[in-house]
Amino acid sequence: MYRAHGITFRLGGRALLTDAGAAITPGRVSVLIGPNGAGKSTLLKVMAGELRPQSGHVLLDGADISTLPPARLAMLRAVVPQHAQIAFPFTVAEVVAIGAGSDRIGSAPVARALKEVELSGFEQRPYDRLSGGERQRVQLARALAQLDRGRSAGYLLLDEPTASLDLAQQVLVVRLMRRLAAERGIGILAVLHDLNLAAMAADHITALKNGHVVACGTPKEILTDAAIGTLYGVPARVSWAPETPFLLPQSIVD
Ligand SMILES: Nc1ncnc2c1ncn2[C@@H]1O[C@H](COP(=O)(O)OP(=O)(O)OP(=O)(O)O)[C@@H](O)[C@H]1O
Repeated sequence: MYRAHGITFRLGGRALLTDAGAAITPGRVSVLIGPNGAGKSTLLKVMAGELRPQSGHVLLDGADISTLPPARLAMLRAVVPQHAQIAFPFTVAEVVAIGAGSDRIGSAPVARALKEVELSGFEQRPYDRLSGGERQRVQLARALAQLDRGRSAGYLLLDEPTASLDLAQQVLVVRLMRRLAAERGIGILAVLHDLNLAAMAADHITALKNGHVVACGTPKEILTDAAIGTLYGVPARVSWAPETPFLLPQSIVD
């Protein structure tokens, strides 16, 4: 279990998070939703241990993450940031090897991670010539190779993993998240803007607004007309399609 609670994070006299929190369970997908500027990325960075809150705690399998040595933390949780920049003309294998340990380009963890994200055979392709969807999956592979160094399944923290992907690639990434949770037992926390994708991906949703957690629960508990209206200020009518976890496309109405 990976939990943040009572998190207050201030920057320049402004509270970006107030008494906020989120939880990730092994084998389950948790999703953070909320309007732009709500504090989703900030909460994800606090959970990752990249930002230290002024109050509150982040506990990873019982240990306060502020007490974990960086190398140990890296084996327990891996982060895919919103804009993962690769400054050098690396191949796919070299990018994934950053996660596995830099001298392990041809290693089994690199091959395993690329297989997980269905990119076997892409090892020698230049990263900067991949499509957005392929890059996103390479970043996921890098994170998986990093977790492969630890003994437990570990946790993945993903900041908008479907941003600027087309519908097919969005669905592919969400299915991949679900499979990694179900088959590998990885606990996943993802920031998602698209509520259809959130409904499809999530076992559990935390809704943030103005740095506060305003709701948490299952997709059906959280993605209601009233809650979407309160969260985004947009009148909404939610219809659940009977055989899929998708909301119907006409869910947001004037
Ligand atoms: N380094 C920073 N300096 C000043 N303000 C910041 C900084 N980082 C974030 N903020 C502010 O904190 C608030 C929360 O930002 P955050 O990126 O966590 O929101 P978000 O919910 O992830 O937004 P989005 O959906 O637009 O990515 C925003 O108002 C943002 O402008």
